[in-house]
Amino acid sequence: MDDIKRRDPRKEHILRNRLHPQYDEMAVDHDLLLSGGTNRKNPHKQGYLSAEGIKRIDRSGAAIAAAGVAKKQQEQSLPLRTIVNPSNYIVVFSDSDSAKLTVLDKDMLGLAHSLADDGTAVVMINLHSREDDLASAGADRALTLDAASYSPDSWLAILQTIDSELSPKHWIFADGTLVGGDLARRLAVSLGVRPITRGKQFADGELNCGGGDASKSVNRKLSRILLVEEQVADPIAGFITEASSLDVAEVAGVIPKVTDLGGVAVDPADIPLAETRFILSGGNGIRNWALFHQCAQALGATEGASRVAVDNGHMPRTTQVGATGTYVNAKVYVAVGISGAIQHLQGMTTCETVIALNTDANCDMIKRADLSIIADSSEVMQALVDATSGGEGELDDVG
Ligand SMILES: Cc1cc2nc3c(=O)[nH]c(=O)nc-3n(C[C@H](O)[C@H](O)[C@H](O)COP(=O)(O)OP(=O)(O)OC[C@H]3O[C@@H](n4cnc5c(N)ncnc54)[C@H](O)[C@@H]3O)c2cc1C
Repeated sequence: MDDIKRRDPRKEHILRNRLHPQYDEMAVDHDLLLSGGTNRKNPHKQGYLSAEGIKRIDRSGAAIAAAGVAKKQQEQSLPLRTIVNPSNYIVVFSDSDSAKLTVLDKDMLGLAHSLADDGTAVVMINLHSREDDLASAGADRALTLDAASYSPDSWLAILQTIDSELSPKHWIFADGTLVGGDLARRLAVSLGVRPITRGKQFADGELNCGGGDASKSVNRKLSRILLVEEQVADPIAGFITEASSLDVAEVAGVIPKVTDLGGVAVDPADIPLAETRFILSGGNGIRNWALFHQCAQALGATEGASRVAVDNGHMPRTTQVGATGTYVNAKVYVAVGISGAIQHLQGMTTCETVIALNTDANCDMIKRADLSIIADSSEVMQALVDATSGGEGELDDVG
C-alpha cells in the first residue's frame, strides 16, 4: 500500500447523493479529493445541529470558537511524544510571516515525522514568533530567529552552526520565493549538498517532484536538503510534541554582505488575494465602482469581490472570494455592499477582523462582522477617501 491519495469514484458517487443510505457513514470525515488531486473544503461539513435538531449555519463565529475550544481540549488529551536525548534531528525551516502556522508549515512538519524514527527530534526554526501551538503541529524543539531586519548572512551562519552541532538527517524548506527557498540553496552550496527541489508528495521513501514541464513529475531519492510544496505529506495526527526550546551556541558576529534598507511600498494590487493581509471587497451594493477602486488605493487594500460583482462584469474573476473563488486569510476584511451569502462567507472564515458596510442591518455579513457600518456604500467610501486626503498608504499599516 502506498500513501498516495487516490480518488474513490464509488465514494464520490455516494457523497454526491445526500439521500444515499451510506451517505452519513461516508461523510463523517472525508476530504473531497477532486481531479488534479486537490483537496477541497467540504461545504456539507459547515453548520451545527440546533436544540431543535435542525442543521443551522453559524454566522456569528460562536460555533467556530466553540469548535476551537473543543479541538484544544481534545489535543490536550492526546499522548505526548517526548524525546529526551535525540539520536538525530530533522530540521524544518518556516519562513512564513504569519502568526499562525500555514498549511505548508504543518505539511512540512508532517513530512519530518514521516521521515523520523523513534529517537529523532523534529526541530522547527521560525523566522517570526508564532501564536499557534507548535506542539500540536509536531515540533519537538523550536527556535525563533531574529527577523527584525533582512539578514540572510546571519541566518545562514546560524543554520551552519546548527548543522555542525546537530548534523540533522534532513533539512526541510518551503520551495517558494520567500526567504526559505533562498536560504536552502545557500545552505546546500555551503554544505556541498545537492538539494531535492519542488517536492510534491512523499511516498515509499521517495519524493515525487515537479519536472521541467509543468505536466510531468519525477520520483527522486531523498537528499539531506529537501525543498517542498504544499500537500507533500499529511500533517501529524493522534499525538502532540514537547515544542521545547532549542539551545544553539552563540554565533560569532557575521559581517553582512547585504544591508537591509527597510521596507518598500508594494502595490496591493500585486499581492495575491490568498496572501494579502488587508482586503476591500465589493458586492452588489456598490453603486460607484470608480470610487471603490479609489478607496482601495487610498487605504492600501487589495481588492476582492462577491460573485455577483464578478458576474456583472465589475470585477475580474480572479478577485472573487468564496466557495467557488479564493479562500482568503486576511487580517482585516472590509465587505462593502455584500450580503453575506454562505458561499461568500465560506471563503473568508479565517479572516481575523471583518468590517461590514451595508444598508441592511439584518444581513448575514453584519451578523458575521466584528464591526458594522449601516450606511450607504458611496457615502462611507467617499469619507474614507477624504480622510486619507487622497494620499496613499496612510492607513496601510494593517499587516
Ligand atoms: C454554487 C454557488 C457557488 C457560489 N459561489 C460564490 C462565491 O464563491 N462567492 C460569492 O461571493 N458568491 C457565490 N455564490 C453566490 C452567492 O450565493 C450570492 O448570490 C452572492 O454572494 C451575493 O453577492 P452580493 O452579496 O454582492 O449581492 P447581493 O446578495 O445582491 O447583496 C447586496 C448587498 O448590498 C447591500 N446594499 C445594497 N445597496 C447598498 C448600498 N447603497 N450601500 C451599502 N450596501 C448596499 C444589500 O443590503 C445587500 O446586503 C455562489 C452561488 C452558488 C449557487
